[in-house]
Amino acid sequence: MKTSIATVSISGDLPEKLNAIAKAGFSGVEIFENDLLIHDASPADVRRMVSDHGLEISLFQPFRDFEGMPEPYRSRCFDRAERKFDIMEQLGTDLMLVCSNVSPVSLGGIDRAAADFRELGERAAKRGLRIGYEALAWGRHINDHRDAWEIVRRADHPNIGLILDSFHTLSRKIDPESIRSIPGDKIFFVQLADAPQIDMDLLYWSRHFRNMPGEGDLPLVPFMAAIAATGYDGPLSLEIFNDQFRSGSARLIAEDGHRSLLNLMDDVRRAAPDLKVTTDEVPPRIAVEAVEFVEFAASLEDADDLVALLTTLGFVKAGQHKNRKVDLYQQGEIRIVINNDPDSIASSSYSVHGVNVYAFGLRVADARRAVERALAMGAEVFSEPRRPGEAAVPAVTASGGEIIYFIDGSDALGEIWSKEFDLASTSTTGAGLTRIDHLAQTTRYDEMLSLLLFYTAIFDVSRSGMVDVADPGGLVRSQAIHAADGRFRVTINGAESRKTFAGHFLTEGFGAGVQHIAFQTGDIFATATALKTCGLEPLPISQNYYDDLEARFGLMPDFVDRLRDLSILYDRDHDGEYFQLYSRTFGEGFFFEIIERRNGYNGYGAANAIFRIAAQRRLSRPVGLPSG
Ligand SMILES: O=C(O)c1ccc(O)c(O)c1
Ligand SMILES: [Mg+2]
Repeated sequence: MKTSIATVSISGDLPEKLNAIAKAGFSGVEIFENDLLIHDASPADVRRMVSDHGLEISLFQPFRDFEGMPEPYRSRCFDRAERKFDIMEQLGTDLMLVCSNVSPVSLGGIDRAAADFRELGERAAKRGLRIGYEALAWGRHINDHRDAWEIVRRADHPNIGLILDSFHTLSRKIDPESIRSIPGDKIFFVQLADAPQIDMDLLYWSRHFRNMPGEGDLPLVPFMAAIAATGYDGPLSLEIFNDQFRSGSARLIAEDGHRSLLNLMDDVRRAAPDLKVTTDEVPPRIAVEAVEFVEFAASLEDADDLVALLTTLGFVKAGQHKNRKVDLYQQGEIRIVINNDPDSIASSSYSVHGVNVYAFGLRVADARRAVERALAMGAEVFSEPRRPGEAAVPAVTASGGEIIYFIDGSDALGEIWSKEFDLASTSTTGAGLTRIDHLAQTTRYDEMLSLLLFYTAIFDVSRSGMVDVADPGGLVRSQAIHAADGRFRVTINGAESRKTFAGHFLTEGFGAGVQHIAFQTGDIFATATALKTCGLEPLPISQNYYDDLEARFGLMPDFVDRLRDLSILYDRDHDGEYFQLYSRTFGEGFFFEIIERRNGYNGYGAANAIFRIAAQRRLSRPVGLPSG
């Protein structure tokens, strides 16, 4: 598979863009004319710079407002095209994109346009160049790839072909199956972009909100399957107009782009196994059976504070690592590992971020294949020097920076706890917490899509809708990924402003990370009562919340009294109910949550987040959180 990306998709100047594109593993690049014009070097210099990076120029674009022009515009268009051909010769690329005309003076008519393209094909052929025609979704006369194909067909010239762009086809809800009847060798180039489903003007949507395949809501897989069915074997090129990407990290966006193409083609291969898709076969997405453990990096003193909090949550020390300063705390199936080994990655993580969840472990059927999947999707292997008696636990680095370990039932990993830890024989029933419900990651808003793509490309999970949480200091966007059976859930919270509670955590903790961990209980009232005995001081929730709750859901007053007495929050969807209880915060805004899900409730209590945040702010104001 030849991969390519348009220079418009990436931030920076041309050298920065090319550098990021090459490092991310693309084979080609579409040169956007503006990126060439604003760069202070000749096209021949750009050609050298591109090839020095080991890249090819896959396309030069866009050439606008060409077909169907009346004279004198028509002649001028051909003169203009010849000038662009000069540039292409210097650039060393043979393919130019012509997008459908938007000019008010242009005339319609399939045959008129076909005749123009035939003449352009003749001129291009004299120079050994080719022209691809793309229907813009907002083209004046041509805005549908089926019409563009009819023009190309009637132009009937070997140097004239069609360019398909997923955005233009799918934004107009044109059935991608219509692509199947186009001969593959007449498709000269394929551009890919996804987009969130928003009802808005097509041009505005396209120029500002495109994103990487898999990051949005458009049906890219059937689109690509239809293209593959034609026998098209040319480059797959990302053309992403996105304000956020253009101001983001060139490296990150380029890496995400490359990952999105690998992920898309893997999906296409699975959706249409009969097609010849030229990508390597990789293991399927990883099905996570459980979060096996969560590991904190902490200093000795900080570890004491963390342990004190865990004790009020009913955890007991269940073991100690045989040759590291690493302790295991347990309750039900929940394992919390606290690492204060001075000579370890944990210790370097602590020195940057303070106490933080620097790693977590996932139980899977086959740890080695899990890592293979992650690597095939562009993740990086993680390994730390082992000490005698320690198993090599397969691991990768997540795009947020955490380490993700994979544990399976194999000989080496199946009994890792009993082999590497001196286990105590205490009961771990505690206050009735059973398992980890979800990990909540906080990240900068502009890196949310990157994290979401990481999880959805590697794990067998789906995305839930985006919800907005109104923090008094600004908006926090939240989106979750979850396995179909609910055994693996991660919420991703994107903070736009440093003034939010989440933003404060990011700033003070020097980067993205797990801000809270939610534990499940099967009986929230029994657990909340038991936690009182353990000494937990829950996050106090305002009286007004409970008054409103009663009215909002029509709850019985004595039921609301029980919630109020135990500081439990409540939510409901369809048949399901959700109960939440929060610890107070630790460090720069880390906290624990205890939840009970009843009757298949599948959310995270988004409606309650604002009350939780307000309560956290009230408590943390003395230590300097801006009061919004
Ligand atoms: O927004 C545009 O004008 C534009 C230009 C060239 C393209 O290939 C495209 O998809 C859109
Ligand atoms: Mg395009």
